[in-house]
Amino acid sequence: TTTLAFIFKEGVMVAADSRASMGGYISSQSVKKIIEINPYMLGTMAGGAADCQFWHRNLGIKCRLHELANKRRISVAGASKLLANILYSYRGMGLSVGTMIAGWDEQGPGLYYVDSEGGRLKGTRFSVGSGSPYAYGVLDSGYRFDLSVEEAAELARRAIYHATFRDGASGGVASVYHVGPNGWKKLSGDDVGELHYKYYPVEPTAVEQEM
Ligand SMILES: CC1=C(C(=O)N[C@H](C)C(=O)N[C@@H](Cc2c[nH]c3ccccc23)C(=O)N[C@@H](CC2CCCCC2)C(=O)[C@H](C)CO)Cc2ccccc21
Repeated sequence: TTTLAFIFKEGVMVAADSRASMGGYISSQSVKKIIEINPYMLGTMAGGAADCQFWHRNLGIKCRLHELANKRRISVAGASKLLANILYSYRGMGLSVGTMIAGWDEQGPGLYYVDSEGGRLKGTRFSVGSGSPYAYGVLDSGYRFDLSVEEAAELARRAIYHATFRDGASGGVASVYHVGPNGWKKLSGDDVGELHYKYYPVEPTAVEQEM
Protein backbone atom coordinates (compact mmCIF):
# COMPACT_ATOMS: atom_id res chain seq x y z
CA THR A 1 0.00 0.00 0.00
CA THR A 2 0.96 3.62 -0.65
CA THR A 3 -1.01 6.43 0.96
CA LEU A 4 -0.01 10.09 1.30
CA ALA A 5 -1.41 13.43 2.45
CA PHE A 6 -0.01 16.95 2.68
CA ILE A 7 -1.18 20.40 3.78
CA PHE A 8 -0.73 23.26 1.31
CA LYS A 9 -2.08 26.76 0.64
CA GLU A 10 -5.48 25.48 -0.59
CA GLY A 11 -6.08 22.82 2.10
CA VAL A 12 -5.12 19.13 2.30
CA MET A 13 -4.35 16.80 -0.63
CA VAL A 14 -4.92 13.06 0.06
CA ALA A 15 -4.00 10.16 -2.26
CA ALA A 16 -3.73 6.35 -2.22
CA ASP A 17 -3.40 3.28 -4.44
CA SER A 18 -5.98 0.46 -4.45
CA ARG A 19 -4.08 -2.84 -4.15
CA ALA A 20 -4.68 -5.46 -1.46
CA SER A 21 -2.27 -8.35 -1.04
CA MET A 22 -1.87 -11.63 0.83
CA GLY A 23 1.86 -12.26 0.79
CA GLY A 24 2.84 -12.30 -2.87
CA TYR A 25 -0.76 -12.84 -4.02
CA ILE A 26 -2.58 -9.74 -5.24
CA SER A 27 -5.99 -10.18 -3.63
CA SER A 28 -7.56 -7.03 -5.07
CA GLN A 29 -6.71 -4.13 -7.41
CA SER A 30 -9.75 -2.05 -6.47
CA VAL A 31 -10.05 -1.54 -2.73
CA LYS A 32 -10.91 1.84 -1.18
CA LYS A 33 -8.12 3.08 1.07
CA ILE A 34 -9.45 6.62 1.50
CA ILE A 35 -12.48 6.59 3.82
CA GLU A 36 -15.01 9.43 3.91
CA ILE A 37 -15.57 9.88 7.68
CA ASN A 38 -17.82 12.93 7.16
CA PRO A 39 -18.11 15.63 4.45
CA TYR A 40 -15.10 17.47 5.97
CA MET A 41 -12.88 14.58 7.03
CA LEU A 42 -11.05 11.71 5.29
CA GLY A 43 -9.13 8.74 6.70
CA THR A 44 -6.47 6.70 4.87
CA MET A 45 -5.79 3.00 5.46
CA ALA A 46 -2.57 0.94 5.43
CA GLY A 47 -1.73 -2.32 7.26
CA GLY A 48 -4.15 -5.11 8.12
CA ALA A 49 -7.22 -4.72 5.90
CA ALA A 50 -9.70 -5.99 8.47
CA ASP A 51 -8.15 -3.86 11.25
CA CYS A 52 -8.22 -0.72 9.08
CA GLN A 53 -11.77 -1.23 7.92
CA PHE A 54 -13.15 -2.11 11.33
CA TRP A 55 -11.51 0.73 13.27
CA HIS A 56 -12.27 3.37 10.64
CA ARG A 57 -15.92 2.39 10.68
CA ASN A 58 -15.82 2.54 14.48
CA LEU A 59 -14.26 6.02 14.26
CA GLY A 60 -16.99 7.21 11.87
CA ILE A 61 -19.65 6.13 14.36
CA LYS A 62 -17.84 7.88 17.25
CA CYS A 63 -17.54 11.09 15.19
CA ARG A 64 -21.25 11.07 14.37
CA LEU A 65 -22.17 10.50 18.05
CA HIS A 66 -19.88 13.38 19.00
CA GLU A 67 -21.75 15.66 16.55
CA LEU A 68 -25.14 14.63 17.95
CA ALA A 69 -24.02 15.12 21.57
CA ASN A 70 -22.21 18.43 20.99
CA LYS A 71 -24.18 19.94 18.05
CA ARG A 72 -20.92 20.61 16.22
CA ARG A 73 -18.54 18.60 13.98
CA ILE A 74 -15.61 16.97 15.72
CA SER A 75 -12.18 18.55 15.09
CA VAL A 76 -9.43 16.69 13.19
CA ALA A 77 -7.39 16.66 16.42
CA GLY A 78 -10.34 15.18 18.32
CA ALA A 79 -11.10 12.46 15.76
CA SER A 80 -7.43 11.42 15.56
CA LYS A 81 -7.26 11.32 19.37
CA LEU A 82 -10.31 9.02 19.55
CA LEU A 83 -8.65 6.61 17.09
CA ALA A 84 -5.20 6.79 18.75
CA ASN A 85 -6.66 6.10 22.20
CA ILE A 86 -8.71 3.07 21.13
CA LEU A 87 -5.75 1.63 19.14
CA TYR A 88 -3.47 2.19 22.15
CA SER A 89 -5.88 0.24 24.36
CA TYR A 90 -5.26 -2.80 22.09
CA ARG A 91 -1.47 -2.33 22.16
CA GLY A 92 0.51 -5.56 21.84
CA MET A 93 -2.54 -7.56 20.67
CA GLY A 94 -1.44 -7.67 17.04
CA LEU A 95 -3.42 -4.85 15.41
CA SER A 96 -1.78 -3.40 12.31
CA VAL A 97 -3.12 0.03 11.34
CA GLY A 98 -1.17 2.93 9.79
CA THR A 99 -3.55 5.77 9.06
CA MET A 100 -3.89 9.50 8.45
CA ILE A 101 -6.83 11.69 9.47
CA ALA A 102 -7.15 14.68 7.15
CA GLY A 103 -9.80 17.36 7.33
CA TRP A 104 -10.91 20.96 7.67
CA ASP A 105 -12.24 22.34 10.99
CA GLU A 106 -12.29 25.68 12.85
CA GLN A 107 -8.50 25.59 12.92
CA GLY A 108 -8.46 25.29 9.13
CA PRO A 109 -6.70 22.34 7.41
CA GLY A 110 -5.63 19.53 9.77
CA LEU A 111 -3.54 16.38 9.25
CA TYR A 112 -2.61 13.67 11.80
CA TYR A 113 -0.75 10.37 11.47
CA VAL A 114 -2.07 7.63 13.80
CA ASP A 115 -0.86 4.01 14.10
CA SER A 116 -1.60 0.85 16.07
CA GLU A 117 1.55 1.33 18.15
CA GLY A 118 -0.41 4.24 19.65
CA GLY A 119 1.56 6.91 17.80
CA ARG A 120 -0.24 10.18 16.94
CA LEU A 121 1.60 12.95 15.11
CA LYS A 122 0.33 16.31 13.82
CA GLY A 123 2.10 17.21 10.59
CA THR A 124 2.02 18.80 7.14
CA ARG A 125 3.26 15.89 5.01
CA PHE A 126 3.04 12.11 5.52
CA SER A 127 3.21 8.94 3.46
CA VAL A 128 2.18 5.60 5.01
CA GLY A 129 2.46 2.02 3.70
CA SER A 130 4.98 -0.26 2.01
CA GLY A 131 5.37 2.15 -0.92
CA SER A 132 5.94 5.23 1.26
CA PRO A 133 9.75 5.44 0.76
CA TYR A 134 9.21 5.84 -2.99
CA ALA A 135 6.33 8.28 -2.55
CA TYR A 136 8.41 10.42 -0.16
CA GLY A 137 11.10 10.68 -2.83
CA VAL A 138 8.70 12.34 -5.27
CA LEU A 139 6.70 14.22 -2.62
CA ASP A 140 9.68 15.79 -0.80
CA SER A 141 11.28 16.88 -4.06
CA GLY A 142 8.13 18.48 -5.44
CA TYR A 143 6.43 19.91 -2.35
CA ARG A 144 5.86 23.65 -1.94
CA PHE A 145 3.25 25.23 0.39
CA ASP A 146 2.00 27.56 -2.35
CA LEU A 147 1.12 24.90 -4.95
CA SER A 148 -2.19 25.36 -6.77
CA VAL A 149 -4.86 22.66 -6.40
CA GLU A 150 -3.97 21.31 -9.87
CA GLU A 151 -0.22 21.27 -9.15
CA ALA A 152 -0.78 19.63 -5.76
CA ALA A 153 -3.08 16.98 -7.27
CA GLU A 154 -0.50 16.21 -9.97
CA LEU A 155 2.27 15.92 -7.34
CA ALA A 156 0.13 13.50 -5.29
CA ARG A 157 -0.71 11.48 -8.42
CA ARG A 158 2.94 11.24 -9.51
CA ALA A 159 4.07 10.22 -6.00
CA ILE A 160 1.50 7.38 -5.88
CA TYR A 161 2.36 6.35 -9.47
CA HIS A 162 6.12 6.12 -8.79
CA ALA A 163 5.47 4.12 -5.61
CA THR A 164 3.29 1.63 -7.54
CA PHE A 165 6.04 1.40 -10.18
CA ARG A 166 8.60 0.16 -7.60
CA ASP A 167 6.51 -1.38 -4.80
CA GLY A 168 4.97 -4.78 -5.60
CA ALA A 169 2.37 -4.32 -2.84
CA SER A 170 1.01 -1.12 -4.42
CA GLY A 171 -0.93 -0.76 -7.64
CA GLY A 172 -4.35 -0.52 -9.25
CA VAL A 173 -5.92 2.95 -9.28
CA ALA A 174 -4.35 6.15 -7.95
CA SER A 175 -7.13 8.11 -6.21
CA VAL A 176 -6.69 11.80 -5.31
CA TYR A 177 -8.96 13.81 -2.97
CA HIS A 178 -8.79 17.52 -2.00
CA VAL A 179 -10.10 18.79 1.36
CA GLY A 180 -10.94 22.51 1.34
CA PRO A 181 -13.03 24.91 3.47
CA ASN A 182 -16.21 23.41 1.96
CA GLY A 183 -15.22 19.79 2.60
CA TRP A 184 -13.60 17.04 0.55
CA LYS A 185 -13.89 16.45 -3.19
CA LYS A 186 -12.60 13.46 -5.18
CA LEU A 187 -10.44 14.94 -7.97
CA SER A 188 -9.30 11.84 -9.88
CA GLY A 189 -8.96 8.06 -10.06
CA ASP A 190 -6.47 6.86 -12.67
CA ASP A 191 -5.32 3.34 -13.49
CA VAL A 192 -1.56 3.45 -12.87
CA GLY A 193 -0.97 1.59 -16.14
CA GLU A 194 -2.51 4.55 -18.00
CA LEU A 195 -0.52 7.02 -15.88
CA HIS A 196 2.60 5.14 -16.97
CA TYR A 197 2.00 6.01 -20.62
CA LYS A 198 1.10 9.59 -19.62
CA TYR A 199 4.50 9.98 -17.94
CA TYR A 200 6.43 7.83 -20.44
CA PRO A 201 4.78 8.44 -23.81
CA VAL A 202 5.70 5.66 -26.21
CA GLU A 203 8.18 7.02 -28.75
CA PRO A 204 6.89 6.33 -32.30
CA THR A 205 8.99 3.56 -33.84
CA ALA A 206 11.20 4.31 -36.88
CA VAL A 207 8.53 2.71 -39.09
CA GLU A 208 5.78 4.91 -37.60
CA GLN A 209 8.01 7.95 -38.14
CA GLU A 210 8.24 6.87 -41.81
CA MET A 211 4.41 6.76 -42.08
C1 LIG B 1 -8.76 -8.64 -0.87
C2 LIG B 1 -9.14 -7.99 0.38
C3 LIG B 1 -8.48 -8.04 1.58
C4 LIG B 1 -7.17 -8.65 1.84
O1 LIG B 1 -6.39 -8.86 0.95
N1 LIG B 1 -6.90 -8.91 3.16
C5 LIG B 1 -5.55 -9.31 3.54
C6 LIG B 1 -5.60 -10.42 4.54
C7 LIG B 1 -4.85 -8.09 4.10
O2 LIG B 1 -5.11 -7.67 5.21
N2 LIG B 1 -3.91 -7.59 3.30
C8 LIG B 1 -3.11 -6.45 3.72
C9 LIG B 1 -1.65 -6.87 3.79
C10 LIG B 1 -1.56 -7.82 4.93
C11 LIG B 1 -1.81 -9.14 4.88
N3 LIG B 1 -1.68 -9.65 6.11
C12 LIG B 1 -1.34 -8.66 6.98
C13 LIG B 1 -1.12 -8.68 8.34
C14 LIG B 1 -0.79 -7.50 8.98
C15 LIG B 1 -0.69 -6.32 8.24
C16 LIG B 1 -0.92 -6.29 6.86
C17 LIG B 1 -1.26 -7.48 6.27
C18 LIG B 1 -3.26 -5.34 2.71
O3 LIG B 1 -3.56 -5.55 1.57
N4 LIG B 1 -3.01 -4.11 3.21
C19 LIG B 1 -3.07 -2.92 2.37
C20 LIG B 1 -4.07 -1.90 2.95
C21 LIG B 1 -5.48 -2.42 3.08
C22 LIG B 1 -6.02 -2.95 1.75
C23 LIG B 1 -7.50 -3.33 1.86
C24 LIG B 1 -8.36 -2.16 2.34
C25 LIG B 1 -7.82 -1.62 3.67
C26 LIG B 1 -6.36 -1.26 3.57
C27 LIG B 1 -1.69 -2.36 2.41
O4 LIG B 1 -1.30 -1.86 3.44
C28 LIG B 1 -0.69 -2.59 1.25
C29 LIG B 1 -1.22 -3.63 0.29
C30 LIG B 1 0.62 -3.11 1.81
O5 LIG B 1 0.35 -4.22 2.63
C31 LIG B 1 -9.24 -7.33 2.60
C32 LIG B 1 -10.39 -6.79 1.83
C33 LIG B 1 -11.42 -5.96 2.25
C34 LIG B 1 -12.41 -5.58 1.31
C35 LIG B 1 -12.33 -5.99 0.00
C36 LIG B 1 -11.26 -6.83 -0.42
C37 LIG B 1 -10.31 -7.20 0.53
